[in-house]
Amino acid sequence: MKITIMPDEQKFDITAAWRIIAQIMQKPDSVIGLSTGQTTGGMHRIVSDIYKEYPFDVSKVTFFNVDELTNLEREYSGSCYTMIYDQLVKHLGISEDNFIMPPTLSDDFDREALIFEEKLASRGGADLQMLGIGMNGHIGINQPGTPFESETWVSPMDPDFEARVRRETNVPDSLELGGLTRGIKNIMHTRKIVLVAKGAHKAKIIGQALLGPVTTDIPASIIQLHPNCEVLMDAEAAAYVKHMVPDLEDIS
Ligand SMILES: N[C@@H]1[C@@H](O)[C@H](O)[C@@H](COP(=O)(O)O)O[C@@H]1O
Repeated sequence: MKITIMPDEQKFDITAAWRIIAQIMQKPDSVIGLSTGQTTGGMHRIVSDIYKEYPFDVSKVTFFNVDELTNLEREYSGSCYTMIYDQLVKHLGISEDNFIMPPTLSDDFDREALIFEEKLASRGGADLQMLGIGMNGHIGINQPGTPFESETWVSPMDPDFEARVRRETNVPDSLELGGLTRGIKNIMHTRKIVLVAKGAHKAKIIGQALLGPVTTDIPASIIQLHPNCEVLMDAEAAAYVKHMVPDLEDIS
């Protein structure tokens, strides 16, 4: 595992943005998984800005998001589709065909999960996953306790995250929200994972995920077993890891 620590948020965002751009330049028909949230918005906007200034070939790249909320209109500002579209996809002029997302509304999400996976497989599978981490160690929407063999499914949501979504979108409590997420097994089958974390509030959980045991109690801990994984943090998020491993350079 490669560990990269950037001194501040701006350098973190730029470095993460370049992980996406470099992937496209090295393999123009890459299939790239993104994550929504506070951590990733900045990097998406930087990719868009760089593209505007110095356009590169994005005609063959496919983007998808690791998860999507269910039972919301796709046009809600909080849906993953809308966030990724507004932050990145529309600025790069990615065609509808090359932006693969499960629907937010369906009467059969098991079938939608299969269709989503089949579409990714038909493009050769995911090359890169830019992966966030939740405060309880979740990846995608896979909560603590999710089996490592889980495959793309509708997961219950972390209560804090669900409360945030409801606040931001005014979804009434009567409407059951869920999260369609790539399973941990699917995420682990991605050729390269870049786990991103920024801010002091992520320091403890990222430390537990990287230095503690590999356990379903902390879903992100599974990335310790991925053969091609980088953890990219800002200095604040890295504080606990640095405290535990002062001469940290590279954890393998
Ligand atoms: N479904 C998303 C995840 O994909 C994301 O990784 C996580 C972290 O979000 P943030 O960066 O806002 O902390 O939030 C949500 O749960």
